[in-house]
Amino acid sequence: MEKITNIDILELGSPEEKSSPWSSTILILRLTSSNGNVGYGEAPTTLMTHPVLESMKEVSRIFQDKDYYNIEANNREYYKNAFYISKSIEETAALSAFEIASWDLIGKDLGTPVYKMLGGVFNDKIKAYANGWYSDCVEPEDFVSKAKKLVNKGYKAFKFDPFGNNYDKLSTEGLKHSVSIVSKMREELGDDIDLLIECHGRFSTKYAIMAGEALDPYNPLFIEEPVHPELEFGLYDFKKYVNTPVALGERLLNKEDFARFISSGMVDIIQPDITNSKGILEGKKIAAVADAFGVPVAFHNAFGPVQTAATLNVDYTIPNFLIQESFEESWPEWKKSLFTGYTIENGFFRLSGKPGLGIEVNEKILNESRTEAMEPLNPNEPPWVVSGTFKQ
Ligand SMILES: O=C(O)C(=O)C[C@H](O)[C@H](O)CO
Ligand SMILES: [Mg+2]
Repeated sequence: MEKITNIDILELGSPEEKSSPWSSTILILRLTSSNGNVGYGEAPTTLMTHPVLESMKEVSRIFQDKDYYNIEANNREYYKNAFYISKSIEETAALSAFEIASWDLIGKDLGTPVYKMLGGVFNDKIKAYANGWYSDCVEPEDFVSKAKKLVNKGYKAFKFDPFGNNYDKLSTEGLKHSVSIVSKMREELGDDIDLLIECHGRFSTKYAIMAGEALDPYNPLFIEEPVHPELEFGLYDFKKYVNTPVALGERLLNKEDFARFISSGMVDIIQPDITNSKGILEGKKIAAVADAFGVPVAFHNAFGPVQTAATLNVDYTIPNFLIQESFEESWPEWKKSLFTGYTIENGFFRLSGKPGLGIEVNEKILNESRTEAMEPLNPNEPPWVVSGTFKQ
């Protein structure tokens, strides 16, 4: 039996760099096996880097010396001890990192990529959509000029939040301005480019409906988190008035959460986050629940390269794959050079096919990027926006 002999929790980042605050730090987990192999996992941040890091220390107490092949048993062991995990994203995020790193170790032991252990290749060209590309964009022309640069690099889908600093409510001016941005994007980029509208769960229901109705004519691929996450019933009203498919899921923590939203018809496209919802195998199960209802999957992916690699390994294997989020174009240099192993070319992801997650770490960059800082808290904009956009 192989077991986990060494556990390293590494906080990386450059909080001083101008990147979207929530992704200015990442948490990398490094597990070392009794046979000397090393597996990597990742846990998300967003103004919770240190709480997640502390939760990872708790998970270490369960996983130390465990047989990492026992994915289900090890996850259940932590679940049984973590009394609040069903409502605690810090705990699910911490556990996700260990589950992902376990799969990396198993693949490296067996000399096979993770996706080959999850059902093999169903999709080997993974269509990406760009997010994070619109920092400092306020006027329609700002969005169009930045998007056109990525169209020239082959991207065919763009997610963006056109709502400035509107929150809870949407002013008449705010509605007009967001429509001007989306209409300009549609006019300038044409009908073959997918526009994905991000609301960041910022609206109360009535205002979300106003936004959704006004943007329907521009045929978005989906509208994401239109209402505050607690306003689940508001989604029923929203869907009565808005045709654009509703997407959500980055803040759901397990397959049961997704089963509730899907079976009640509150969502049209799900966006689970492998690092928020207990890892790779749970991600595969969540996709299966969605598949049972004909609901497509567009995994949320807003943090670092280990998350991207883990997510791609699930994307490869699911029949109901829709599209994959990518922040790679807006990453700071340290994050881009941290790992190699997957490519994103001409708007499509492709894995290396190497064992485990298929990535190799640049130890030099890893060591140079160590930090103990918390993400910056900017009094002028919340940490979840793309920097420089929370303006009117
Ligand atoms: O990528 C997305 O869909 C986002 O909503 C970006 C968020 O700011 C990020 O996920 C916050 O953790
Ligand atoms: Mg989002």
